[in-house]
Amino acid sequence: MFLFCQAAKLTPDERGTKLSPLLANRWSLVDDRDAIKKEFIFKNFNEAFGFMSRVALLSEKMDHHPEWFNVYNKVQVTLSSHDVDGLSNRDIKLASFMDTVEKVFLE
Ligand SMILES: C[C@H](O)[C@H](O)[C@H]1CNC2=NC(N)=NC(=O)C2=N1
Repeated sequence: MFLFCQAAKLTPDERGTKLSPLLANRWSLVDDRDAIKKEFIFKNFNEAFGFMSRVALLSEKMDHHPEWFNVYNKVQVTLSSHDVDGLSNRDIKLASFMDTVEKVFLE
């Protein structure tokens, strides 16, 4: 069974070391499930879609996909790993990448 899992759920230790920096950068825990969310605001639709395009390329490489909602300059993102029914290292990696890409557009 574990052969099919790409990664395990984050341990309590990992939540302290890897999740905390994200929570300090506008990510927050979702109320009713083990997931994180963040709202990104850009200057316009072009920048929002540019952000989504860059994230989409990594998502495909990782085979790990965000749940997201876009209207004009706003992108609301939720991350979790469906195969482990919660947060894994893949969510940490994707969230960190989103924060890096966000900075490019905020410059
Ligand atoms: C079959 C396919 O590999 C899986 O459904 C992948 C695709 N993208 C995914 N995305 C996310 N967020 N969680 C997953 O568990 C996941 N699994």
